[in-house]
Amino acid sequence: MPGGTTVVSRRRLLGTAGAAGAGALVVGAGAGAAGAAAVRGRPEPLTSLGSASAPFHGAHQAGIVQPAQAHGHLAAFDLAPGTDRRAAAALLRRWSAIAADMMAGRQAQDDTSGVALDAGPSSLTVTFGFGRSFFDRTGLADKRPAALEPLPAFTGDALDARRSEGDLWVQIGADDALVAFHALRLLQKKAGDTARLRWQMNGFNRTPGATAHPMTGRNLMGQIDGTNNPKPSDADFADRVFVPEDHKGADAWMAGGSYAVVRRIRMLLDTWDHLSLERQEKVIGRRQSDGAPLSGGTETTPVDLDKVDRDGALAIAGDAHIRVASPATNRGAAMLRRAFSYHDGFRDDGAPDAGLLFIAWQADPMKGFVPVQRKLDRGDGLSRFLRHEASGLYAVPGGCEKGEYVGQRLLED
Ligand SMILES: C=CC1=C(C)c2cc3[nH]c(cc4nc(cc5[nH]c(cc1n2)c(C)c5CCC(=O)O)C(CCC(=O)O)=C4C)c(C)c3C=C
Ligand SMILES: [Fe+2]
Repeated sequence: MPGGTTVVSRRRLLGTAGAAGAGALVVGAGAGAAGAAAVRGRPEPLTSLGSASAPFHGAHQAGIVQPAQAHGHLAAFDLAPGTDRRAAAALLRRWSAIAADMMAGRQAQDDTSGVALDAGPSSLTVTFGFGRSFFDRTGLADKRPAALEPLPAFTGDALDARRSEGDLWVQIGADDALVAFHALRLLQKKAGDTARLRWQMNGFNRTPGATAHPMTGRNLMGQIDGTNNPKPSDADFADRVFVPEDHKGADAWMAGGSYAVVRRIRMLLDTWDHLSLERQEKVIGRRQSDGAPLSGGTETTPVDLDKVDRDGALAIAGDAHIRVASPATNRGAAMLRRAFSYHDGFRDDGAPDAGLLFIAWQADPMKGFVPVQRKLDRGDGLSRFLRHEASGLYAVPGGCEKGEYVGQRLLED
């Protein structure tokens, strides 16, 4: 977690916070430094947001607590028929080495392509997970976590099986598009004959530095999204997001890990756009302009679900998204949402094929995504503007130390 904090503060300092003032500072300082460097005939050091990095090694994998980056790639791979545990272990070792190098801003071994040359690590994170089917394929069914039970069917689902699940899952995020693409390409190349790409999705967020001061990001409906996420500073953050370090049993290898629920949620933007701003805000329960709850205050003011207006109506409607999704109405069920928006062109009817690559992180999907989505499925005013088109549930093991690879405790113990 300390690594995550470093990235946030560095990124805010370098990329977002006080962009105008900081920019002036960099130009001023840079002009002098560049001049001096030019005189000495050596290149200027990297001082842009490209130099921000997240640690590959540690108790947890990177890509969970770090802020979601500007560019994201999600990919699932299926093991080739006959692939055994040793071959899977070799793959995870190769993949971990690439991730460790690139996240530190180094060129990966044997990489001569030059695609990511000149850029720094750009906050790259690479996160690996195992799907339910991985365990049967590799003879490890006895180590499969109970938490990987298939998600229940929801009435609003319109899932495409070919873009769902998969033996292995990779999440890539970076603030530079070339760095993110290159990580994906190297991992796909190094999968070799061991694993074949099953599906792949591309996403994005606002670029750090685009706003004058640090702000919660917006989604493609225009809402500030992510406000009421659990915060690393919350006393119960680790309990909600990570499997306890002292976790015992057949899936003890998941200690320090987390479960990722991935949903490709298409937004029916043309229908949504027909609503007045007032109606849109009622559907969510927050103001569009600044994300303040309709019960009053600013973005960060605690939501008052009991508040009634002068006419006796609930300030936050009975079917408002934030009411139905709130831990307060779900017996405390909570998850860390870390999403990317996506846009895959336009459909035959002219509507954008766009929405949210929703990723929810939790210590146990039965105490996070599942109960909340059950409730949303029944009574969320937002759900008629959404289509869940793909789904995956992955066991994301804890991080590894130097000399180890992600998943080693599962694959070698
Ligand atoms: C099953 C969980 C959830 C799904 C699926 C989901 C989809 C979804 N949400 C938005 C937009 C917003 N969601 C907001 C809050 C919010 N959403 C969930 C859960 C799911 N959302 C939770 C637990 C919460 C927090 C509730 C609370 O405690 O107040 C918000 C408000 C801002 C915020 O707190 O993040 C917005 C906006 C979209 C567009 C979407 C599917 C595409
Ligand atoms: Fe939501």
